[in-house]
Amino acid sequence: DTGSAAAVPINEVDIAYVTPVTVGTPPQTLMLDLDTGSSDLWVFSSLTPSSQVRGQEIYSPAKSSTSKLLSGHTWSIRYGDGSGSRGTVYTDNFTIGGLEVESQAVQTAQEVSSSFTQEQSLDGLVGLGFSTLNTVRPSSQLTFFDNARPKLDEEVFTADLKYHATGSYDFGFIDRAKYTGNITYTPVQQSPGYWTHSLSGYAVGSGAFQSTQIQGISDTGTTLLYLPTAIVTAYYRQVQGAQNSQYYGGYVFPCSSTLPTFTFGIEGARFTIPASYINYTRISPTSSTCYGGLQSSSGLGINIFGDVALKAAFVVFSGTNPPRIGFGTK
Ligand SMILES: Cc1nn(C)c(C)c1CC(=O)Nc1ccccn1
Repeated sequence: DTGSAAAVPINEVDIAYVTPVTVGTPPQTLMLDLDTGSSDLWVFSSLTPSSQVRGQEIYSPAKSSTSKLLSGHTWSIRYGDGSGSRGTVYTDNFTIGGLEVESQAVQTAQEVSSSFTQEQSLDGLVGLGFSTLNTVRPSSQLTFFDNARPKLDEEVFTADLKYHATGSYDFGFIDRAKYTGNITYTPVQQSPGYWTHSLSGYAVGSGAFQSTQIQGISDTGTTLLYLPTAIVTAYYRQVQGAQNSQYYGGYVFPCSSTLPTFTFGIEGARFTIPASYINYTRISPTSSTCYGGLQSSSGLGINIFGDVALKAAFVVFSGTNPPRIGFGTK
């Protein structure tokens, strides 16, 4: 089997992408954020206090003839940006892009943090990290990908995220129409459960490529690209008026500044992020100061290859043994 679904940016700066999924019988449609940086599938639900729901679609297990309470099981997740949620667990039929998993663990939120409440177009997350990261207790649950694996034509899923446009996620096949040339693969270290791999180096604008191993996680659920301070300062040194603002919590610059491109390496291949992707957003609607899509990872404890980087490539997440990740030019 295979599946294919849209990845729709939820606002005009691609802060996150959501994908239509269906849960239960009859199908309830929700828009969920497919997140390779976590492994919990959780949804706004009929158990979420109405004070914490602001426009999101909710999953009501009581309205599904195929829902089953996973008795005595709970979950609680905290993301690196401080957001989080917790609740109880049902199993139910779950479909993405025509690919169905019966009795998928669907984690129903009983509490969500304010940043999720404020994101009205995001009804929850589908964790596509390794199932070892799942927070359901006393027994941890499998991700949609791990449940779907046995029925997939090929043990892969792919991400084709786009700048200010709708892209796609495919399951079980690699669509040759979505990239040119070959996919370049690199090994994944699946501990502690992220899609952890290395970049082979980087270049700022037309500068010389710096060959240096940079380990991090490819994370579709994180908006920006977080790299070591030395690389980030070298980048913003090329930007007139750029500064690392304590106030805004990162590098800002005049929106009128000319930004260089940023190139990253995967083994011998090179992928260039256009300057427009790094001119991320105005710090407020009327401001002429802009916030960068490339920020320092110091303080995160990990480098994160988020959407700003991933949308510059066609990315293959391969669940083979050993797992690997591939990047193709698009
Ligand atoms: C580790 C980390 N530190 N900081 C500043 C960020 C943004 C992260 C990554 C992160 O939190 N990603 C996330 C958030 C919510 C849902 C899914 N993924």
